[in-house]
Amino acid sequence: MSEDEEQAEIRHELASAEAVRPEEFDVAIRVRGLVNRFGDAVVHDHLDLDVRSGEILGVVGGSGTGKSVLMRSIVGLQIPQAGEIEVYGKSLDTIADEEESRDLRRRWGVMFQGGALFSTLSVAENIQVPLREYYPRVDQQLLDEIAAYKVAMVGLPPDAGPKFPAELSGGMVKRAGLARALALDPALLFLDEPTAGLDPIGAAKFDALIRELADTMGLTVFLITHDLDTLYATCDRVAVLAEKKVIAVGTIPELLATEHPWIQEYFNGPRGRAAAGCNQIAERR
Ligand SMILES: Nc1ncnc2c1ncn2[C@@H]1O[C@H](COP(=O)(O)OP(=O)(O)OP(=O)(O)O)[C@@H](O)[C@H]1O
Repeated sequence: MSEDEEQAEIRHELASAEAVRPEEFDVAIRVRGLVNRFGDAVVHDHLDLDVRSGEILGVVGGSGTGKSVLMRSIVGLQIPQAGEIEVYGKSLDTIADEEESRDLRRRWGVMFQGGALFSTLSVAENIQVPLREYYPRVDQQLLDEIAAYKVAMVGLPPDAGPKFPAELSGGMVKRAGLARALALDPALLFLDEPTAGLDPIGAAKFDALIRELADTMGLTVFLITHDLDTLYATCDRVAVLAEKKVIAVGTIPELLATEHPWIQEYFNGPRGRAAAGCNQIAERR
């Protein structure tokens, strides 16, 4: 095969990866009976959760309730003691074939807390890491094209590509982390506290970016946050972790109608009321 033919084949493979149709699945992520323990400390005790295709699901809960552990379990970075996790009908546990496992993993992108960029690589090189891993034969020109496209997609200026993380503002680091999570054109996006550490204006812009990308790309988003403004601005539904389980899932009005004390305190406490008030003002504009 000539080099041109090989690159054409790789381009075709990349294009096919974009052909994932989340709408074929009503439920993108299905978790049943999840148990996670560290020594004697039980984090999840038979936790159930469905993430619907195409929704932005906010995941909230007090500190240490196991939001990150849940995310890590879903993407295969944490091996649970018990339970089933299916993503688009497949379970990493039961996939025997390495190729099939790679195919499933390619369907999601993860933005860890703090962006988790490689400090010795430029923004463009960071974005290219997952591309190199999944498509080792892709030539540099195509890698550069894709990185430039992702940089633009998350609203970074073109000159951000060659910069190193230390040269970027906090908001730009978040956007670069998001660009890397989007490198493989995932159907599913995992975001762990994406607005933590941003000023309110930067956080609001980032919320708007997530909502816009999710709408235009038809993404399903699993979004861990403590930020009430983010919940109001971006999430279709919210899952509440407490008592080692998901104690409620629903829209914010549905959650407000439940009587659980933590949910009432969270949404009806001073910060919750302030976020709800700001949201109503924004909607009237
Ligand atoms: N690798 C690990 N080893 C031991 N304990 C762990 C490990 N990872 C997580 N834990 C514990 O599991 C619990 C849940 O942690 P997790 O990070 O999921 O909480 P969280 O809800 O995301 O918290 P926060 O909102 O503070 O980020 C915590 O008590 C944490 O200390």
